[in-house]
Amino acid sequence: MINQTVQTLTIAGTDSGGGAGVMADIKTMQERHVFAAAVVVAVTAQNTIGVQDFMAMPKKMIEEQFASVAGDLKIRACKTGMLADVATVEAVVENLKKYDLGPLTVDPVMIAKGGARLLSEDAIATVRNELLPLADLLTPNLPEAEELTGTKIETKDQMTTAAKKLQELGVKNVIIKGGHQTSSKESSDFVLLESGKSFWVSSPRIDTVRTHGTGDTLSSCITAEIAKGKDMETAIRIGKKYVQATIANGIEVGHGHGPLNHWAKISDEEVED
Ligand SMILES: Nc1ncnc2c1ncn2[C@@H]1O[C@H](COP(=O)(O)OP(=O)(O)OP(=O)(O)O)[C@@H](O)[C@H]1O
Ligand SMILES: Cc1ncc(CO)c(N)n1
Repeated sequence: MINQTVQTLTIAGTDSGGGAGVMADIKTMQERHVFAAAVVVAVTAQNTIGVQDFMAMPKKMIEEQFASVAGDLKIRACKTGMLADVATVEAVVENLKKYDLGPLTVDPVMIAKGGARLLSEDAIATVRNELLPLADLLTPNLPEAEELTGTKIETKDQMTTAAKKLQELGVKNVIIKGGHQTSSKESSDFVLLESGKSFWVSSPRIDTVRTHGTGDTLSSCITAEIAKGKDMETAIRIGKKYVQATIANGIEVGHGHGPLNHWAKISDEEVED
């Protein structure tokens, strides 16, 4: 009876300030009642004010963490976050191909809220060409979708066109997050599923600076729900509802872009079209 508990994995960078990256992922997965494991591919010296420094893990250490996790746990779904540079993306791709870690969510983290680069510019092509074809779900924000498609995205129509372009790059399902569209009263994300079905998930935009780790929280909540066996659409709807609750029920930590309230509760039954 080993490995019966639903287990998930985050492959990402740490945030010493506790609000984003591996820390946000684990808090989210824990709150969504799945077991969370972590392959740490980078360490950041970071807080709510910004990213002061970061260092990518050596390839050998990344490989060893994957081997340790895969050699013992039964991972039902996994996600990637900050991947730092070309060598790190390549190491992650190699290991994702080597082990069965369940459906993969790729959060193509590029730039932190304070402006620090978390993925080197030359690694964007590696993500696009090598990682995206492995993804069951891709969760870019607007600037990330722009980088990956090479197009400007300012309107809702441009979001739908970009989602199609991203699917053409090999990802099965896409959610383009509209969190950066600050002029809009709603925070609306566009979803394009493998089946061709598309829809918007929207919630009232909350006027707050406490939005550190929103993307990590959304993608790790969706990953947790997929691990539990939820279909992609339901998992995405729960993710959107959870991230909204974590922003709406703010906590007071730090002096800058504060972290979310991962204790926030939602009722899964309320998730509907
Ligand atoms: N102020 C806000 N009010 C309500 N929802 C928001 C707000 N900001 C972001 N969201 C939602 O949070 C989720 C993450 O979107 P966002 O575009 O902020 O991701 P991100 O830039 O990758 O985040 P981060 O880099 O901080 O992890 C989306 O569902 C988005 O609609
Ligand atoms: C380590 C890390 N991953 C992701 C993000 C983006 O939220 C961040 N700020 N830091």
